Amino acid sequence: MSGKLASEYPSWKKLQSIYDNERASLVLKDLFAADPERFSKFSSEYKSTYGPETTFLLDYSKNLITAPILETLLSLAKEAGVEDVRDKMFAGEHINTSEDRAVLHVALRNFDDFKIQEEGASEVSAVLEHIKTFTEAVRSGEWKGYTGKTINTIVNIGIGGSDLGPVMVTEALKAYSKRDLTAHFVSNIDGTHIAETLRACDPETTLFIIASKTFTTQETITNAESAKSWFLKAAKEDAHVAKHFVALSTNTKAVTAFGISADNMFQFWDWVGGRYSLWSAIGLSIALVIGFDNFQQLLQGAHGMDKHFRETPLEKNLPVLLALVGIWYNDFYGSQTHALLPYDQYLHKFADYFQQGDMESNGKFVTKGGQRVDYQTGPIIWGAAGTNGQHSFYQLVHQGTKLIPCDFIAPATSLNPLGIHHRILLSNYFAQPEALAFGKTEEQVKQEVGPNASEALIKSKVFEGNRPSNSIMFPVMTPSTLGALIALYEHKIFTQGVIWGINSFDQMGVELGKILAKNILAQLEKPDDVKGHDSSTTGLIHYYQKYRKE
Ligand SMILES: O=P(O)(O)OC[C@H]1O[C@H](O)[C@H](O)[C@@H](O)[C@@H]1O
Repeated sequence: MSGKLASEYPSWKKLQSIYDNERASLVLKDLFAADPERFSKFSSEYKSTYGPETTFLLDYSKNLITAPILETLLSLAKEAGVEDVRDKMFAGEHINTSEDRAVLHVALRNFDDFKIQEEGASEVSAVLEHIKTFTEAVRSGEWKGYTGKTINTIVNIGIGGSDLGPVMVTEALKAYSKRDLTAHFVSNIDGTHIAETLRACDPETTLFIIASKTFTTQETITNAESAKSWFLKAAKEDAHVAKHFVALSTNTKAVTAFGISADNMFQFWDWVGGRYSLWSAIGLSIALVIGFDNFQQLLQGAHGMDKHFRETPLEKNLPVLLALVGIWYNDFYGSQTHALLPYDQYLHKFADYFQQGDMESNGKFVTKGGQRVDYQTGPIIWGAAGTNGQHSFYQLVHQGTKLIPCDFIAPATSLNPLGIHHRILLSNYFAQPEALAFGKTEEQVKQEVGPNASEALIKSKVFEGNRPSNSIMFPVMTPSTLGALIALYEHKIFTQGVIWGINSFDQMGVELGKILAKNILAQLEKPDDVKGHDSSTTGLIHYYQKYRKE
């Protein structure tokens, strides 16, 4: 890391001048016409060198880039020291400077490939063993509830990184799940979330997993207390809690104070960031749902991508390439957002997951050195699965005034072969990037609508095209493929953060609201207590006090 602003790098300046001078000639239609080899030049097949055979194709040819632009982007990565910071991350250096912590989620899926000195790193396999034993006991029915019945329901109570990863992965790998074990995820402090979930649960057969790195998160602790009261209403004795509550945390003291014994706690460490924690004990619900072997394959798939990220030269390094084309749009084209569009119903939570993964990592305006950036950092991440988005927001993606880079993601084979469904789905997966890139000209529209059509109608049917996208295709959804895909995006986010000079591993921006809420909570009882706010906040609280019934 150079301590510089990204805009100070020579390659940044060069990219700005390329953008200013050559933008008009960056037309996908022309770039493809001029070079029949464009696809083979700008696509790459990933093949894992570790764990179960894992492969996918990344086609980045439909981006507004040329070989010289890509070279300049690669120089930018070099000038920013991406390789150096990457190696520091793998070596366990404290690259999370504001919190003085290592960033070692890669160590959670490290199958003896590299050595890490950080405290706790040697315990990773012991915790995995604990997860294995426990999941096997629950899944086999050997672990019984307080009345001797088998557990058939799990409720993961957690929020942010202690929720989104498990939710996304258990959905993505549902085809591998134990169908007679129902999994619920409660995150929101809104009492409706836990209340509606508990309606579907039986205290005799439900296991609560309290997932919180800090074990101080207000939402999680409040939901966990409510779950415990609900459970004890039926079970009566505190001793029964041990059969129905386990904790996933770094904070043993708070876990035992809550009433969960240290034996029922699955440990992880402060060098695992919340939004990078599904690989840790936070993945317990995943292991329970898909089984330990599949969980291990998920980790192996991610480890394969870690190896690729560590060992592949930048110009062939897929997370780096994704990061660089992202920077091209984010910082030079002024794109505000990035859409993740999986054509796979199983991946319907993928964009939700990476909203935290990307936006909490790179939504920062100050560099590690404390300087205000003079460029854009992390994009707004959003998206939806399958063709649903086409019938909702794609209008704007195709004809709106904004440039929205998209990633289209799909499996070649469906895990639910059903008539011609998958072929239809994939025909859309292929068609959308094509339509975005190449559009439809006024001439083409005129031919279609005939000579009598109004000018306005013709104009409304024109697709300007030249809208960029990446396409990712994998043979079939497997645990290791998912692991590799998640790690691909994790390292993309890492690379962008290094180039922007920000700390991708803290989250100071979530604190202020928490502090204000605490202050307000203490003032909600009476109108006279409401002090120290602006007139808007005071007015809103007074309105609430007038109408509340509880
Ligand atoms: O796991 P916990 O300590 O309960 O934290 C849950 C979440 O809390 C905060 O919102 C952080 O910004 C997130 O990064 C974290 O994932």
